[in-house]
Amino acid sequence: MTKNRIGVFCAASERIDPLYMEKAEELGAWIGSQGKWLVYGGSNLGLMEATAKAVKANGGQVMGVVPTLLEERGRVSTLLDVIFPTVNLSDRKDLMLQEADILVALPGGIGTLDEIFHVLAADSLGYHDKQVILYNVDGFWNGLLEFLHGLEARQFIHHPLKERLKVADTFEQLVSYLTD
Ligand SMILES: Nc1ncnc2c1ncn2[C@@H]1O[C@H](COP(=O)(O)O)[C@@H](O)[C@H]1O
Repeated sequence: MTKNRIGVFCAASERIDPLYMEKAEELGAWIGSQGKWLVYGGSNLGLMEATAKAVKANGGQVMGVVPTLLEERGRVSTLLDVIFPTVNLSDRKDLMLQEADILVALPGGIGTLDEIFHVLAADSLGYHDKQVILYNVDGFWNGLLEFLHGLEARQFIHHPLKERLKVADTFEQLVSYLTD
């Protein structure tokens, strides 16, 4: 399967460790250099803007999936090649999933967690078969992974987690998931 449209979930916060910005930029630069599309939240904040800037600077294109509320608040990036307006957060998640070939979660907060679980829950019911990759920068997702593996061990998860939820501990590993 071709993976030309890379969906990225990531933090809106600007107050995070610069390491996360660097890793977002590295991913964005790779997406751009491969001539791929970034499909993301389309905001001018945090890791979202850092990723989009690097994509554009390296020859890629960006599609922002933006709820009208965020548009009204002036939170839309000026970098977007395509803007996909949505009514609310729910249809935004559906559209991001629909438009992306594969999904990557960079470090993030509640919004990012919501997006990850949307993809996993829809997959567990058979709505799609797209992978989500946790980019485990500096062990960022270890706590979540421990919790999920505990759920799996106690039979709360229906399908083997490792089939759909991939974990990339390094940039090289992430790129291999995006290219394999
Ligand atoms: N202000 C926002 N603008 C655009 N997209 C947003 C915004 N806040 C959340 N999102 C979506 O959720 C994640 C980021 O949320 P965090 O709580 O910071 O993790 C991002 O992937 C957006 O799609």
